[in-house]
Amino acid sequence: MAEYNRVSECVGLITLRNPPVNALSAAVRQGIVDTVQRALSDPNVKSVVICGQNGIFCGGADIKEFRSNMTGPPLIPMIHAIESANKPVVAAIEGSALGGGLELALGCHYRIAHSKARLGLPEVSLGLLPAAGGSQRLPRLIGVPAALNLITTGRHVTAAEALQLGIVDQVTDHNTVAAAVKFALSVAGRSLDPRRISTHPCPQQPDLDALFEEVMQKVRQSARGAIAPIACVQAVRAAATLPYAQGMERERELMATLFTSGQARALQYCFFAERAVGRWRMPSGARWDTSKPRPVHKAAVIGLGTMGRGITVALAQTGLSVIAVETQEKQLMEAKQAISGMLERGAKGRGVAPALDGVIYSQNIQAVADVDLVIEAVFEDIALKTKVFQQLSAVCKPGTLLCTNTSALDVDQLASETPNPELVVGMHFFAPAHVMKLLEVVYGPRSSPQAVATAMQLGKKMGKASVAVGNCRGFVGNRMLKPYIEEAFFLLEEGATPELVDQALEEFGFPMGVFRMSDLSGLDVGWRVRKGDGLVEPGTASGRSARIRQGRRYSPLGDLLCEEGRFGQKTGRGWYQYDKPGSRVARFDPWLHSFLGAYRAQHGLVARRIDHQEVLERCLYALINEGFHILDDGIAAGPEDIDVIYVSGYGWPRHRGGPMFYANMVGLAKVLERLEHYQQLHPEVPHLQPSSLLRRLVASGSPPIHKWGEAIKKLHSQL
Ligand SMILES: CCCCCCCCCCCCC/C=C/C(=O)SCCNC(=O)CCNC(=O)[C@H](O)C(C)(C)COP(=O)(O)OP(=O)(O)OC[C@H]1O[C@@H](n2cnc3c(N)ncnc32)[C@H](O)[C@@H]1OP(=O)(O)O
Repeated sequence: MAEYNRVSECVGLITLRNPPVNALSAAVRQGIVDTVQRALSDPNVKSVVICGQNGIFCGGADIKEFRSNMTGPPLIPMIHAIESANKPVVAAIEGSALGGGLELALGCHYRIAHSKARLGLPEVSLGLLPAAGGSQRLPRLIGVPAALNLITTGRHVTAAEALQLGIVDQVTDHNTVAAAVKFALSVAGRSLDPRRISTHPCPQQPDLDALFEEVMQKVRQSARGAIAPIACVQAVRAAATLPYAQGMERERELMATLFTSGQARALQYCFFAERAVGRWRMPSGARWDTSKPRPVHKAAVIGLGTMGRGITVALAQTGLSVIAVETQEKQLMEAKQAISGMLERGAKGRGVAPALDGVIYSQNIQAVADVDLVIEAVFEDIALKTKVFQQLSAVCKPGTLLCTNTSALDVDQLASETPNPELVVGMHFFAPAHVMKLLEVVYGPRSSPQAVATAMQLGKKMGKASVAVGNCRGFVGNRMLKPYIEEAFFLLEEGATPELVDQALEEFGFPMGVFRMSDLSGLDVGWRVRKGDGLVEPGTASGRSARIRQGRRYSPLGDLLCEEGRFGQKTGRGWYQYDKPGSRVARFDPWLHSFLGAYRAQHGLVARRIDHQEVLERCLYALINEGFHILDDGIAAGPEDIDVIYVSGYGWPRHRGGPMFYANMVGLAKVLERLEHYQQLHPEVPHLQPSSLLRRLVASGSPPIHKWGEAIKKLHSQL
């Protein structure tokens, strides 16, 4: 897995061979150990170059090996042997040098990178730290502040930034290996002492304590309970304050804690889950690898409200030409200005030219006649959307894919109103659409695999975590959110406060608890939906019967707040109060607390003490339970789909892996037992009734999450 050749007579060229990313598997490590030894013992070899095959240096340690007993030569002595070699070793970096890949390069005496290469120590995003000496060498090479930034965020830097920071010695636009070989020849015979990073002291840094205190505080705040970023700071502190050998010892100790942690398992699960959702499959048997997407060169967006504007920006930023349609002239002008502003800001951030010319604005739907794909983003009204779809069917060239950005309406119903239902899919974006990572691609029974493949590919092009899901009320994300929000309302009725519920959820790792989130997105959104469902009853009826609607427990608390004009941040009042409409800082509101007291008195409810554990169990297990229903119904193909949706679109803390992974970690039997417990206490709440899939999985011995797919198939075939 590492090939050895002698080139230019006296350069030993070592090529890592482990597709697709030349990860440092046991075989690759063994290959490096053997070939380095061979090069060093060959008297004809004056210097050595290490590169990777297929235009990528190395994607780091093999993450798949972390969950098994690791065999083969360990990384640290392997890198140390390279650093202490008596012949210069040059890393030729193309593509990526990440994690252990960059640590290997830092062990080399020189680093030459291609201008398109990207480098980084992303271990923190896998719940780890750069524990092959990276946390000790990088600060010695580029200084403590820059190393802290790279190691605690895991961000990848371009070759140009790497050169500026001093991580690489040279950047080339040409053949990197050839440049590295030439360079290796030029430095043969030079003293290597100054090039051995581990022997350097860290560059002097004034006020080291204050710097670490400040960074630690920042990291704690943004980590939301994740432990790896904190360990990363501690490791860099060891580099800055201890001799190398002791620093390495500290790096090892910190890694030992992280390596076996649940958080590392969760984060590594997320890494693979994000890739697994790209291998989508539909209940019909259609799959990602047998369905060819159509090429999309030109797209259109219909309706330029908040969502339509964001979608236009996201499409234009991928380099597509976009026709943006809005029938009202004033709104079209406003949208044009807003979209141009978003494109300019986005381009500035990425250091590229804004794609302003990529968008053509029109008031006339006829303008979309020759596009390959349309995304409709008009107001959430089935009659209006149906009309737009009928117009589009008449206007567009044959084969144009028609996508709806609905978050709640029935994609099948819309499809049935068009002559070609196989060309219709949902593309459920999240606001702001050009920023949020998540995209639910919603297929109905008649959507063609090609339509799904095209929408999935477009989502990927836009940089979205795209997940294919079946059509049902709320799709996956919002369907699971409903019981979560309802439980939070019930907890308020029983004695909790918005502050208590939010604190429990934020300590769990959500960026915002359910009530702060609801204030941000607007209480009127859910009110409108509940009204549409016939659940909202005006008046002051009291007692238990007033809180049973359509045969199940119902809390009118949200409706009552809306009746008071409290729509959240936008009105300056909601579950909290704000300094003025539009302000973001949520403050305790005495009005709300006396309102809750009066409400409980009116309904004969006696407030009891509710603790964080109950908040978490009732809100999260109700949500998870709905996830099991979704799997049982075949709406999501596997737990990874649900988890990616929750981590990338709903603020579920990544270091907890997603709701289904969390259930797996807690133990399915425990989740079942707690749901049964709460269901007995609240028999009128159907979403606490454990899903039959959860019961069946527990009965079949609670298989680990990677075996659920198999278990579900087996359980379904037994039905
Ligand atoms: C008891 C206590 C003991 C304690 C001590 C134990 C010590 C043991 C450890 C020693 C120290 C280790 C220190 C080093 C750690 C690391 O290096 S961790 C890994 C760090 N690297 C990364 O995080 C990079 C991850 N990969 C990427 O970011 C991207 O894949 C890429 C390299 C930028 C390429 O992107 P792209 O071209 O878009 O391809 P992808 O689709 O993402 O990937 C293609 C397939 O490759 C798989 N893959 C990628 N990287 C790895 C990897 N590092 N290991 C294994 N597999 C990898 C990826 O999953 C894709 O495959 P599929 O999932 O099958 O699609």
